[in-house]
Amino acid sequence: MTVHTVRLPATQLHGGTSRSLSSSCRNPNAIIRFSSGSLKRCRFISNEHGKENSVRALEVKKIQEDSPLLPKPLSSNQLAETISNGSRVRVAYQGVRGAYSESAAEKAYPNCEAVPCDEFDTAFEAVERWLVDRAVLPIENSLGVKLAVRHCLLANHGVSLEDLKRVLSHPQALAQCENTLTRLGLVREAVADTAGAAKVSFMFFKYMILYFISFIELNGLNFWQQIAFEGLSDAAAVASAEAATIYGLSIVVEDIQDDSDNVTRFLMLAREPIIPGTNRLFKTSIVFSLEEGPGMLFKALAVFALRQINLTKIESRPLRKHPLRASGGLKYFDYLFYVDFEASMADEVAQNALRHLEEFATFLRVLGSYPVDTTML
Ligand SMILES: O=C(O)C(=O)C[C@]1(C(=O)O)C=C[C@@H](O)C=C1
Repeated sequence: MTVHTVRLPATQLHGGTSRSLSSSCRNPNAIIRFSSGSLKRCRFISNEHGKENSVRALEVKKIQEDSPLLPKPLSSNQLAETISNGSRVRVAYQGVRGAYSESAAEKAYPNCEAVPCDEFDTAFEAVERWLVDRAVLPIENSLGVKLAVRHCLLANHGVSLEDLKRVLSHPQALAQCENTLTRLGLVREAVADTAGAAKVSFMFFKYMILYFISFIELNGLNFWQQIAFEGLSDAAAVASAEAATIYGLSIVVEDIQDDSDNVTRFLMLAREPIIPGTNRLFKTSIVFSLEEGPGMLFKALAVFALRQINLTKIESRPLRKHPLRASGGLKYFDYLFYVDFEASMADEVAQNALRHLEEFATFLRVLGSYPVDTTML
């Protein structure tokens, strides 16, 4: 296995990664695979103070910038445990070990190697760049794998329900436990994923001093600053029982989801698109995000309305990369939007609409075009 040295900004380095000055790799745009197996994007070569840091990574895949083409479609694919050469399927998911997305990957591909990614689009790109074979994507959709989601309230050992004031989790998980958390009077704080919330609680106690030092040294990790200075003996995480085991937390309350049949659906995305034709009725699924601001969603949907393209679904989910933002004292979410429309990617009108959307979308992926089952119409 080739080991490369990659230079990262200080803000992308977390505890456990070795740092040293290096000039051996000057690739500013890559997805890197760490010895832990996780994937992270590398986009810069120096931090805001001009200092350079390096990490040793197992694999580096260059990201092509400024491609004039529309994002390549990924397709929601047949489930299969092995790929054509018989090796284990590698499935990327956004989050850290213990996230529900990891369980969904393992449910869909029982023998798979689940690969954690720090961001959503890293998981998408990992498929496109052959680092992995599939990616899982949580979505409310009639396609894909269903996972029963049973949330627990997790805290450090010795912390009781009465000590709790705050609760951390993925916004979707917080919403799914709305009634219970309101009854308990806990202040919600959104983080990137449920297991990430659990990991933070665990790490605070085990590595508080290490993170305090990292914060002083790196001077850019507001996240750790918050955790380290506020303390977590009054905070819990909403996450799975598996996350409690992985991060050594105790389960304060089990099954706190409001709906006892709480189910999340996941799409499994593969590289090979279904090649759409124009001779049948097709539907296309896309996911995108937008800059915040009045009228942005209206503008996005207008690219379809202007071309008489019918939308059959629109769903929004909080974007995990920056789940909470303070503005004028208000906190609000950025969103990922999922849209299904009635046209195929082979239709010029659909290509034009997406080219138009690409002009102002901050992220856009075509999930695939599917023949519409006309017997259902
Ligand atoms: O945060 C996680 O653990 C995830 O896998 C994400 C996610 C989601 O985005 O819906 C998956 C299942 C639950 O609904 C809550 C969170």
